Amino acid sequence: MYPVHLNLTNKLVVIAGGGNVALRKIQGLLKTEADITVVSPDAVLEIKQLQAQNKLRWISRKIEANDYTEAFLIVAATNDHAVNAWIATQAADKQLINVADQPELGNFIVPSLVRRGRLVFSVSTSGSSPALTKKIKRKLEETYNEDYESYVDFLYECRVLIKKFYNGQEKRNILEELTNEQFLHFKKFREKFKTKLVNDALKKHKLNKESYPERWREWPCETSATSSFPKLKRC
Ligand SMILES: C[C@@]1(CC(=O)O)c2cc3[nH]c(cc4nc(cc5[nH]c(cc(n2)[C@H]1CCC(=O)O)[C@@](C)(CC(=O)O)[C@@H]5CCC(=O)O)C(CC(=O)O)=C4CCC(=O)O)c(CCC(=O)O)c3CC(=O)O
Ligand SMILES: NC(=O)C1=CN([C@@H]2O[C@H](COP(=O)(O)OP(=O)(O)OC[C@H]3O[C@@H](n4cnc5c(N)ncnc54)[C@H](O)[C@@H]3O)[C@@H](O)[C@H]2O)C=CC1
Repeated sequence: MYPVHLNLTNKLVVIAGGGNVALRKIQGLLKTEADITVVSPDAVLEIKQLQAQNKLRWISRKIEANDYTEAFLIVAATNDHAVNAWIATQAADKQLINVADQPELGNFIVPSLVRRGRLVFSVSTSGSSPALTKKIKRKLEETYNEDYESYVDFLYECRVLIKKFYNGQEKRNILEELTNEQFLHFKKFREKFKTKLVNDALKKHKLNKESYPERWREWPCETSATSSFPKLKRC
């Protein structure tokens, strides 16, 4: 298995089946910008509500092969094992297909996800125990709280600057320092660090604040560009 994070923006996704398993896959897919079609004679209330909210298209009948010829990704989640197996035989080699009850007939399986903004944990037991997968997910949710969301955003913003204005050992040192847990817990350290990065970049490249890209201008800049990075002890 080769884990990847797919960008499904505007991609056609077809789900056969409208039960709770289909619903769970749909809930994951709704976090993307995929174009979702559900084909199933019946569907659980939540799927009907999503259709009413225009979040997906529900076609109320049995699945047919031409429902998914154009699909980028297919989920076979009916309660009929023969139908799920047949869907897999009709899919083209280049299509992504998940078979919920017979994973070996498809070409991908769905992991359990913990999202903290840009930080994403993807858990799988390669089909051995979805129950264990769920348990590990709960542990990760407890260990990595919501603070990680803004922390990883901060890391991203710093990284954009660092990649542009620093290199070599200095660059590596700064990137390493950013993983210090005090940045996770204390937001004031983040602001100080960003300020220092901006000021040093301005100085280094002889730029003034006005010639700086718009989105960096709002960062608080110290008047003195000579102050050093906040000194932090390693955790
Ligand atoms: C192979 C895979 C294919 C795929 O679906 O992609 C698959 C297959 C099967 N699941 C079955 C059962 C259960 N699945 C869950 C839950 C989840 N299953 C998910 C993924 C996967 N399930 C893929 C492998 C993931 C991995 O590698 O670990 C999760 C992670 C993601 C999601 O579905 O969105 C989601 C966690 C949601 C969360 O994050 O909370 C629970 C628990 C519950 O429902 O509470 C049970 C009952 C307990 C148990 O059986 O362990 C059965 C037997 C069906 C039957 O008995 O009829 C099969 C078929 C088989 O094993 O052959
Ligand atoms: N991968 C996973 O995470 C899990 C997979 N499963 C498997 O997933 C499958 C679905 O489970 P549930 O959602 O609980 O079943 P369910 O019985 O609640 O729903 C099945 C749905 O399939 C639809 N359906 C039946 N025949 C169809 C056809 N020919 N074309 C289109 N739709 C059709 C039904 O109308 C219904 O909406 C089962 O095979 C089950 O063994 C079960 C638990 C977890």
